[in-house]
Amino acid sequence: MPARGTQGGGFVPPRTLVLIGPMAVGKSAIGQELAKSLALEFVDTDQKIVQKYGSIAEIFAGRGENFFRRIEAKVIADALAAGTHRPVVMSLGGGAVLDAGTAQLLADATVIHLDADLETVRGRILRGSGRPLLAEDPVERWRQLALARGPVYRALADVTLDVRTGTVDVLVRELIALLRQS
Ligand SMILES: Nc1ncnc2c1ncn2[C@@H]1O[C@H](COP(=O)(O)OP(=O)(O)O)[C@@H](O)[C@H]1O
Ligand SMILES: O=C(O)C1=C[C@@H](OP(=O)(O)O)[C@@H](O)[C@H](O)C1
Ligand SMILES: [Mg+2]
Repeated sequence: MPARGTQGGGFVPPRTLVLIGPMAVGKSAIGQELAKSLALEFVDTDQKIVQKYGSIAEIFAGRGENFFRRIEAKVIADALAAGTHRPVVMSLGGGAVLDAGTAQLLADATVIHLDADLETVRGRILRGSGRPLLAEDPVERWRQLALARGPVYRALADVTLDVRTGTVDVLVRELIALLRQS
């Protein structure tokens, strides 16, 4: 096993790498490992929100989804601005790209779309995950949201990674190979 930070083989991305895609496809898990492999800082924007405001379920219940979307857009804008001088790896929440301002800011980043299907995520979302939008009928909700948001993910993507099969480590290696070619 290579030492941490050496698996990228010296690859230095020219721009911040931003992972997008539906809920539970692995944005947070793959983003974290990608950052380690490339020895870059990792920012999970949902984690930043939770650190400041409490759990996402509590925010949705107490302040509503619109409030969550506002702070989400602000956290992402701040993190992208901080990454201007030195690229970072950022994992967004699945609905973040629906914000027009966020979508516009992503033009300055390399956007990685993690593409999966219902079978990939079924077990993960049925286990229950604290995602308020999947609180009721998670499989059907996931299917509807993934379908509705698919065109937005595809339009923003610079690179698409099929995450239907493979461990996180294997997918990170595949992704670095794709990024080198892009
Ligand atoms: N390729 C994978 N193989 C196995 N488990 C995975 C894989 N990618 C993600 N997971 C697991 O699935 C769950 C959801 O992943 P997560 O990274 O939180 O998704 P997202 O951030 O896209 O919602 C986590 O428990 C994570 O460890
Ligand atoms: O798709 C969405 O609207 C959401 C996705 C979640 O993040 P993950 O995609 O990391 O699960 C989280 O931001 C919130 O529950 C809303
Ligand atoms: Mg996540």
